[in-house]
Amino acid sequence: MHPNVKLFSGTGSQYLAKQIALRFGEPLGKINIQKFSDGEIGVEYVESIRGQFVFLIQSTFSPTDNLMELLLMIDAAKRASADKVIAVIPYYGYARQDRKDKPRVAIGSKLVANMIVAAGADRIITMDLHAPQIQGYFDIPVDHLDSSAIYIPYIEDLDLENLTFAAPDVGSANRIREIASYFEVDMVICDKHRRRANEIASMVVIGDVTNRNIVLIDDICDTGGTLCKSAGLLLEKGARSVRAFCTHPVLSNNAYENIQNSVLEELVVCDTIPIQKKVDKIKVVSVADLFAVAIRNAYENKSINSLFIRSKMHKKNLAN
Ligand SMILES: Nc1ncnc2c1ncn2[C@@H]1O[C@H](COP(=O)(O)O)[C@@H](O)[C@H]1O
Ligand SMILES: O=P(O)(O)OC[C@H]1O[C@H](OP(=O)(O)OP(=O)(O)O)[C@H](O)[C@@H]1O
Ligand SMILES: [Mg+2]
Ligand SMILES: [Mg+2]
Repeated sequence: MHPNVKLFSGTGSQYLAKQIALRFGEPLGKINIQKFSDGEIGVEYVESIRGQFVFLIQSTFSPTDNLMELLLMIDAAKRASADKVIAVIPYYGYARQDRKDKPRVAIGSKLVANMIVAAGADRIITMDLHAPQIQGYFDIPVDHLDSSAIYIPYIEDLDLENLTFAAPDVGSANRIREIASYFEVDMVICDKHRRRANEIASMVVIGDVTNRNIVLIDDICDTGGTLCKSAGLLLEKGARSVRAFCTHPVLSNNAYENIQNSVLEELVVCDTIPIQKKVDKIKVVSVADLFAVAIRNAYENKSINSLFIRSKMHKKNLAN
């Protein structure tokens, strides 16, 4: 059905990759990925990929073996004469090291981009990078997908009165601006300050939340500290309810318990990283359709503009 296209999955993204392949309409290609006795990784394509468009699906969450696997898969594909190698990275790890915010630190996200390009990738397809400017760390095309296309219908179905969007930190302020404008509702921002990694030194709410049903939007939920703290604060300031939509469920340490015991009504996350535990408050929505379309459009050399909220806004304006 798609001549010259092969999809392969790394071990970190197998479930999602199967769903993407199903929607794309091609089975996953065969690849052997093995761990040697000393912990090093080896990859080997079990079928020919000569002259093919090869899509390699792998989120690069911790452990770094996931990244190493992806690098080896790219290198092996190049050496096996693939025509184009496209790294499909639903969650791009190391993104929070996005700038030199103190002396003598690395810019990890630039380093990782250098490694992926040096390995031989021709294009990247990813979603909700921690900072959109990370696209510029790659000197190859980046299709940067936006998960709002997935959770907008979910929020529409909730049909909340007094709906207000909230950014749990300044990094999410731009994320919520377009969504609030799509729903034609207000937005508020929490100003979060960190002195040390994984700790929140202070947070204040900017804007009125009295009697509002709040939807928090964030890119990553790691320890859950940012979402739990902002939800508590918003309720304290008079919000009626608080729920959260967050793309990447990193969910380290006691995050599952923190979310379950928080004041959040629910946390809706995407399947860019596999969930480790089932808890009532955490719901998962799939990005598989969106990635399948992005892969098809990359292969057919078509625009991915229709996948974005601005395209939904355009349609809505035409309807009015
Ligand atoms: N993977 C990480 N987990 C926690 N904290 C991280 C990680 N990578 C980098 N960091 C820290 O985040 C700050 C930047 O935080 P901002 O709120 O964006 O200023 C950086 O200094 C790292 O220490
Ligand atoms: O679940 P947690 O452990 O709290 O971590 C997740 C939060 O950390 C990151 O923000 P960051 O602190 O980098 O701020 P920024 O978005 O303003 O850059 C990320 O965007 C989340 O908001
Ligand atoms: Mg940050
Ligand atoms: Mg943030």
